[in-house]
Amino acid sequence: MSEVNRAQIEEAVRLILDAIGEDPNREGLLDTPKRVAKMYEEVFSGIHQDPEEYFETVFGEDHEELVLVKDIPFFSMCEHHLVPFFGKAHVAYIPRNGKVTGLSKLARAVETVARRPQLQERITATVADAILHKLDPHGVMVVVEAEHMCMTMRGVKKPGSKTVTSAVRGVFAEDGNTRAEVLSFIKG
Ligand SMILES: Nc1nc2c(ncn2[C@@H]2O[C@H](COP(=O)(O)OP(=O)(O)OP(=O)(O)O)[C@@H](O)[C@H]2O)c(=O)[nH]1
Ligand SMILES: [Zn+2]
Repeated sequence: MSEVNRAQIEEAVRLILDAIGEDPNREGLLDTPKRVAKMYEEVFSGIHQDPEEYFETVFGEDHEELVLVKDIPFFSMCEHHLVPFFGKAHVAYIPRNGKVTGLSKLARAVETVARRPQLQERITATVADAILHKLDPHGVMVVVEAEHMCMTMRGVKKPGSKTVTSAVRGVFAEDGNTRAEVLSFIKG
């Protein structure tokens, strides 16, 4: 069940439209509060979801080598301005004790965590820690690159600038060569 109060969002959007000097009752804006409420329900659907649940899916596969899913597209909303930031996430881990998860689960975790009012750093760390906690791998590394609309369409106005964040755990934190291997695959 959705935890989003659509009626409350609709009321708030009507207030905002009024506050910016618009007429919420003009034809083009009549359904806007409803549309925004529906959109918020979708883009914030990750608030009450736990990314760790995806990693209940494990295959007892004896693979203790690198697994990397790269170029996972994501869209999120910056918690400071509630405007989008979006880009790609790259998720790598080295399984331990046969705990190999489904590849799609790595992308699902990114999507769930992105669908909240967010900071890029928090998306990066939350995905890494969910994997670390549930799969207990030799290591996990998450790299996120994104463009923030709050830095492009307003404020400092630097279109094209990209923010890169990483979270490294376990062997990736300890060993520069292992980290470099992942970075070369991400670039390649
Ligand atoms: N660390 C971090 N900062 C972010 C993220 N998204 C947006 N920001 C920054 O949050 C900051 C908010 O700064 P404030 O000074 O409180 O707000 P502001 O006056 O709107 O700031 P400007 O964007 O500089 O105009 C800005 O520097 C944004 O670039 C993010 O994911 N991570
Ligand atoms: Zn912002």
